[in-house]
Amino acid sequence: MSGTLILVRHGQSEWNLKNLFTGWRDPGLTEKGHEEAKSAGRKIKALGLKPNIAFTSVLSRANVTNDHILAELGLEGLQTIRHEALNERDYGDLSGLNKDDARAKWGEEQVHIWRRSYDVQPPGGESLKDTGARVWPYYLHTMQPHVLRGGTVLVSAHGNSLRALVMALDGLSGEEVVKMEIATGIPIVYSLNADSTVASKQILED
Ligand SMILES: O=C(O)[C@@H](CO)OP(=O)(O)O
Repeated sequence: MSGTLILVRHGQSEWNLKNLFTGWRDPGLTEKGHEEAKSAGRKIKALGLKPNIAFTSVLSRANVTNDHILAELGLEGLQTIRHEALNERDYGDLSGLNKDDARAKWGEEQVHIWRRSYDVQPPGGESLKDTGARVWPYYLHTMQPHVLRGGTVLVSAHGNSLRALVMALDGLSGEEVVKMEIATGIPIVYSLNADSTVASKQILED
């Protein structure tokens, strides 16, 4: 067994609450979102985990979530690397639109395909496959080496950038990933084997 990888989707954002496609847009967290992020930190602490390094996207909802988690752990000064490879999937022309309005315009099924399918791109945006093509190499080159050295790595990111990462870690197919959702502020804790395969996975639900 080597190290630990902790994945956390940011707490509820203003645009999650307003039901808007967000992607690379940069809304802040709601009150509930701040609480979810703090609660994620307390759950990580309760498990006795102590990250050695943190990674996050360049979007504020993930940055603030990382800050709350580190504060709960008493690790405010921990080295944090911010990179756009971890940003949310780019929703292209859908960004800023209301999800119900989009369903009324294009139909329930088409909107579900844009939101959850593996390789269908929304107009002007990225498919989950495109997102994985930036997230997975970034994971392999910058995060996984810390885990394989026995470290504990905290990653605060987004619904779809984390779906792409979990898809690869869990070996899910393009059909299986359609059903997979990642909840805001609920840590997912992986232990990796020395050969980089997954030894265990724990979802820290309430
Ligand atoms: O709007 C977004 O960027 C994402 C995450 O909030 O939404 P969806 O659930 O459609 O992937």
